[in-house]
Amino acid sequence: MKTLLIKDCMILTMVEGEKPFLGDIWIVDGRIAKIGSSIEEEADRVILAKNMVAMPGLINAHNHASMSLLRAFSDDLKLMDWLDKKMLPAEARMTREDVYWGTTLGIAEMIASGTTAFADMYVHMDAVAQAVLDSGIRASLTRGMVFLEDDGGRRMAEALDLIDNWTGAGDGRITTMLGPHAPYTCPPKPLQGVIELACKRQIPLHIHLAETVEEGEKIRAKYNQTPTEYLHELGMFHDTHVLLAHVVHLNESDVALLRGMRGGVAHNPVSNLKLGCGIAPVRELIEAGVTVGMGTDGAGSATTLDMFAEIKAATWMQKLKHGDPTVLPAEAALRMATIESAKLLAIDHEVGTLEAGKRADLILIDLDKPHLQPVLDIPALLAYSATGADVDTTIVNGEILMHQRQFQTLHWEEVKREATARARRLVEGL
Ligand SMILES: CSC[C@H]1O[C@@H](n2cnc3c(O)ncnc32)[C@H](O)[C@@H]1O
Ligand SMILES: [Zn+2]
Repeated sequence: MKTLLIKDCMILTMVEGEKPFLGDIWIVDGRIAKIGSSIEEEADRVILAKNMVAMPGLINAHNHASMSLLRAFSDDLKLMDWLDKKMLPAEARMTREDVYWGTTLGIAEMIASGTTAFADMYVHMDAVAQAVLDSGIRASLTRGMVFLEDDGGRRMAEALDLIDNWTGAGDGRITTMLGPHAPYTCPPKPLQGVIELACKRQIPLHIHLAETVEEGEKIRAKYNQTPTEYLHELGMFHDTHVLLAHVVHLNESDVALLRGMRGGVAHNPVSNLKLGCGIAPVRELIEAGVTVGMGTDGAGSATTLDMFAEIKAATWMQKLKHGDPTVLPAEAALRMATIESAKLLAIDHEVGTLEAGKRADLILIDLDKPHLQPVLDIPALLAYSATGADVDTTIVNGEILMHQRQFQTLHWEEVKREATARARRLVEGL
């Protein structure tokens, strides 16, 4: 039996209706065994967490972690130019080892800023899975599939290999999905094949949707439909869990098509702002009963994987859009980054709130700083003042991945050296 006791912290469980309280958390074999005030239990290790808040780890519901190698390589471009002229040529040079070290760099940033799980869509996914395994983080992995050049048979085979070989690995830390990339890269025939397979085997789907005006124009010109209508007509929302990334451009009837869907939407506010895509209809989706979580997208576009930046951007953008500061209050934004994102990854029975019986995926945030005092309202401090740099400790499955801001499972100097050399080679001459 392996035990860890966290003592004397303010606990924000993120269970609806529960207020923060001063207490302790006892972790046994990776799960929260007890949570409450004055727990007197023996433990292999004790963390004294005075002046800290314990909250569920943040869950990044849409990422391409390996794109951390392409951070600050191509900024201030329109999405299609950014993708076609910069990202795809650099990605064409990426080896399996590049993806391993790029993903590890992304994971290092996530651990350092309080993210304990992420959903990833990329290539060389066995390298991504290995990086997840080695670092101790949790992830839902998807082989991204573009079907423009051929029938996509090789990509589909890789997607199924990922699912067959890695689902459940790392004591359940790795889960998998099928990832057709986007409506504009997936024609009806192969996309329908993926959807039918997903429904038959009950494999969740992960796809980009309605990110730009240009995407809407492309799909309108080809199929005389909105991107959402296109996916709906192919049966995507009938019988399986779907993680939709971005979902910026929806009309009222598109929102109605998503009502009752399994899964939901990963909102990516910083990427949407930076690429000038628009402001997603978060309030309308939530009012329609759609689950809305939060993600960063890759650092190639968002430039940072700090979920605290996403939390701020999400709430500010909705307040601005509706001209109303009461829209998306602090606690609702924190919920999007924790339990709502956990629902999108289909792991909310295990993580996303701090409750006895759940996996111990949690973070400690150090409040002993000028920008986090006085401590009057913890959710407001976390949503509006905190940054990823305020995270002191990151724990996944009861394992400490960062403590007092020191990585426990990664060798930072090695990660930095490998990532720098590989990034320079990837972008040379582009
Ligand atoms: C085939 S693997 C995933 C693929 O997606 C690309 N990508 C990264 N960010 C975005 C985005 O915001 N919209 C569309 N596609 C994106 C990434 O470069 C990979 O090629
Ligand atoms: Zn993306």
